[in-house]
Amino acid sequence: MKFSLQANDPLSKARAGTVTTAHGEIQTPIFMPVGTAGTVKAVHQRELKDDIDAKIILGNTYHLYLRPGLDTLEKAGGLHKFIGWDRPILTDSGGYQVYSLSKVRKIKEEGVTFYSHIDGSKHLFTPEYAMDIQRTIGADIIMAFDECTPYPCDYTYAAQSIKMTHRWLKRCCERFDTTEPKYGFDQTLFPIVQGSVYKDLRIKSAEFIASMGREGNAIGGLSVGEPAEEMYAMTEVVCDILPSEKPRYLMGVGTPINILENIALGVDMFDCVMPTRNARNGMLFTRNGIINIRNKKWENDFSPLDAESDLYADQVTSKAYLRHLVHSKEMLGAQIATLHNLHFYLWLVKQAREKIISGEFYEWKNKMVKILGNKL
Ligand SMILES: CNc1nc2c(CC[C@H]3O[C@@H](OC)[C@H](O)[C@@H]3O)c3nc(N)[nH]c(=O)c3cc2[nH]1
Repeated sequence: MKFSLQANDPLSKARAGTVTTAHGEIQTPIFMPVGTAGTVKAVHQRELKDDIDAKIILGNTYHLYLRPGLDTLEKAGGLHKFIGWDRPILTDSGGYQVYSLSKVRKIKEEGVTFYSHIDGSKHLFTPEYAMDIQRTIGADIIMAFDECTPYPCDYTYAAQSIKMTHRWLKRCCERFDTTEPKYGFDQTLFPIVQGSVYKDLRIKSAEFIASMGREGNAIGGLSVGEPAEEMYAMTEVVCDILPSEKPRYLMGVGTPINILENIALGVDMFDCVMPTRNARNGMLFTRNGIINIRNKKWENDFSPLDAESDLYADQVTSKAYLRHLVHSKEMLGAQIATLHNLHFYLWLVKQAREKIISGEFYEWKNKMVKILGNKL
């Protein structure tokens, strides 16, 4: 994987770059639709490519390992082939899901024992196994097996947690650097900075992660319930330490406002379930603010979702019709709302990139941040 920089914003730490992977180029800042179990829910791969030009999507080790399982994925020739997606894929290591999804789990030095949320079967994820699994899935960018420090937690717990994450990272690097890709194209391992909301621990973790000299770096342990100001403060501390010549990926972030504020702090890559998950509940993100399409006010509003949008669904779907679909829990409602939100997120980061290149990002960001939170 390679990363090149095209522009730095003069009034912030925002930058425009290009990540080059075996499955194609990604212009940054970028938003990565979450396709946890090998599908971006309610959206077809063709729409991702042709309608919203998504450059990279996410898969998740925990989910894919449990279903469809490693045997099927290997026999398919990896996740790209299995789902019919020939652009880049990033997989998270499963560390987060083991905490958020599985019922009972035990965390030991060796790894994490957990019980599947699907059939209760018992499993052990070690740093080594998380690498082997991601080799079998075959994503272009894979994540280290870490402990996403829960929030809130006391200083002692956070300090112990980063030590474990750092020891596990060494084991991930050792395993990754002594195994080969399974499907003939290169994969890249990103380490993950932790440290909860404690500045000194964030500095310590960021310095350790930077010292590993990997091709890209991730910021974890945020967007876990902490106030936005804490998220920004920790992101700023970490971005000032992570090398500028490597891409920075802030995991699980966030709202449109979170994304713009973190781009200004030097973050290049984002993923979040909000545009997909909230779409299914009728929450639409637009360039003028947020629409709750279930609200009665849209009942007889026959204007298009977004007349200025280049997305076909935005032009031909009225607010009234989408309200009807979402209210009736029609599948088409989820499809249109999800496609709209993902198109908006990708439009937003593309606009940010263009403003960074033209040197207008700072003004534009401050204007947008005032609008994007409006309840329409
Ligand atoms: C929502 N906030 C948030 N998500 C986070 C994720 C999961 C993202 C992954 O989880 C799934 O979305 C919930 C998708 O598959 C995505 O790739 C994290 N994963 C790891 N390994 N370490 C972290 O510190 C971490 C922090 C997060 N904060």
